[in-house]
Amino acid sequence: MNTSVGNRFGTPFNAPATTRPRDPAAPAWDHVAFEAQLREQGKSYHIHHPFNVMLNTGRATPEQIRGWVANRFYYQIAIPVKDAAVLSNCPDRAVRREWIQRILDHDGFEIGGVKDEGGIEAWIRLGIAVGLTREEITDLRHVIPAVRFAVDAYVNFARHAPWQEAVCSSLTELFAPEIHKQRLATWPEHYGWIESEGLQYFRNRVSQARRDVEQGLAVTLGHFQTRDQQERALEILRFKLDILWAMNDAMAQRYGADA
Ligand SMILES: O=C(O)c1cc(C(=O)O)c2c(n1)C(=O)C(=O)c1cc(C(=O)O)[nH]c1-2
Repeated sequence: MNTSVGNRFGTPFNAPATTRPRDPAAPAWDHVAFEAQLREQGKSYHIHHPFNVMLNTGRATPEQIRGWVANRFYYQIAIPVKDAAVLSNCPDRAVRREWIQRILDHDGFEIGGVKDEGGIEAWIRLGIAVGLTREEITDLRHVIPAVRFAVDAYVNFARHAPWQEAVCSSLTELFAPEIHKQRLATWPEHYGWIESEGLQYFRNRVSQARRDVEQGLAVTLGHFQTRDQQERALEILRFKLDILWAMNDAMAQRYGADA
């Protein structure tokens, strides 16, 4: 795999993909060690960002919570577009059969009398529960430019990178059940003014993210085989972690963070 030309966003400019030296003779990690390396990146997850820490320890004002929900909505609507990009680049029918579930999870569906409103609608309900109107969420008026750029970088990466790399970039979900559980554990205690029903999105995601991770990990462990490729996978995961971190930086700058 040639990672010396092209940056980590999959666009063709001649910057090195990484500044970290790589040892070409280093042996590949076995799956257990490689997965451990991927999980190790969780130390940079946005669960540790001061803005998130503020939100999940009860120190956020209603305005800060509303700002977060309104901005994260842009991520929520980008996810199924990103997943459609993965599908469009993937020639493997077996993978597509599973991956398509992610689009249904977020967009919802009505098939043969079975109906699911989907994650985007659940997120709007969260927004309404925290005091936003449906219109001000969906017209994106609160979305900060830097949040938009960060999220767009994720979608663009999925459009232009090999589909296995896009799959790898979804692996921040390894760490997502913990952050959803954290919200479910702390928000009712600290923010009693938010109706419990508004938190349904987080309840749904705990199991959905676990299932996503199983699939994403299987593809990643199978595809990135040499040590060089495995290092590339770590780089992709760090790129995605940076996207989430940058979103939080932008929100902290706009709404303030007390930590
Ligand atoms: O609330 C969060 O902190 C958080 C983080 C992430 C993530 O780690 O990318 C996702 C989600 N939530 C989420 O709800 C979700 O559906 C989701 C899909 C993906 C992805 O990359 O395909 N990440 C995430």
